[in-house]
Amino acid sequence: MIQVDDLQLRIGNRTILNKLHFEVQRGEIFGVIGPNGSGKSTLLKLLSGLEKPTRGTVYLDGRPVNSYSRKKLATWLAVLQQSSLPSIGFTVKEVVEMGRYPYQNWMGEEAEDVRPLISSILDKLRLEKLQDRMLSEISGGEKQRAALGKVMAQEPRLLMLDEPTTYLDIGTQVELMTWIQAWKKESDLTVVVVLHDLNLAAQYCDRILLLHQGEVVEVGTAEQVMKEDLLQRVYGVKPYVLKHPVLGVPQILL
Ligand SMILES: Nc1ncnc2c1ncn2[C@@H]1O[C@H](COP(=O)(O)OP(=O)(O)OP(=O)(O)O)[C@@H](O)[C@H]1O
Repeated sequence: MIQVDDLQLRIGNRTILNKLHFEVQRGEIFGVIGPNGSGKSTLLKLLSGLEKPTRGTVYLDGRPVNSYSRKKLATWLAVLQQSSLPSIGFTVKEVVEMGRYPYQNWMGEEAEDVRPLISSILDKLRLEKLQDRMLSEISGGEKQRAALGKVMAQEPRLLMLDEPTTYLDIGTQVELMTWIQAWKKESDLTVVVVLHDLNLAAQYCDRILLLHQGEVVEVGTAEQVMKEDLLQRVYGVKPYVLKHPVLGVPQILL
């Protein structure tokens, strides 16, 4: 689904990302982890075509990302960024409906009746009771649910999320990642997700890429990436890596 070939981004005289080679397979949840400033958000911008690399190419479905028109890309690629919602003036339901923009004609009309789709999303994300509330009248966690509803309405084949669990309590973090996992299973969705929480990454990602100072340190399963010496070298703190008692994946204690 995604192929990254010798990617480099320089801004001024600084190299932000360098020598990146990796692939993301169709239908997998691919996590991106790394310390602050390691280049995770910038990588997501390059993968989604928002930024152009200085060298190298990102291929989506076999074609360079920059060869797609923005509108065409929006019918199958959705990006959920932090604070990507309008701050005022819209209800929760209106925000979810905005996900349909790429499919509408210049009059804002669509060939199909999407009302059943919108109500199934509101139902699935427990947003039904909140649907007529303004965004300014709901909590941060509820806003994040509305933002997820918007990208679900877009019905993408590829979803990119930038730290979707920041500011969420542990229950809501697990709920959000579980929805994404279920959605992936139902519709063969491919997901690239930047996460700060290594334990969540190990629990929900099929493979993980560890970035450090703009370069790939390791790409692989949680077992291959979450090793004490590797994490200590990258994060500068000694972690204790234990096995999750139920899932068997590595989990860290500091
Ligand atoms: N437009 C820009 N101009 C110059 N430098 C930039 C620009 N955008 C990002 N950077 C730098 O690139 C590096 C990577 O930034 P990026 O936001 O991708 O890191 P990150 O891993 O997502 O960080 P965090 O975990 O703190 O969100 C940082 O050193 C940042 O200062």
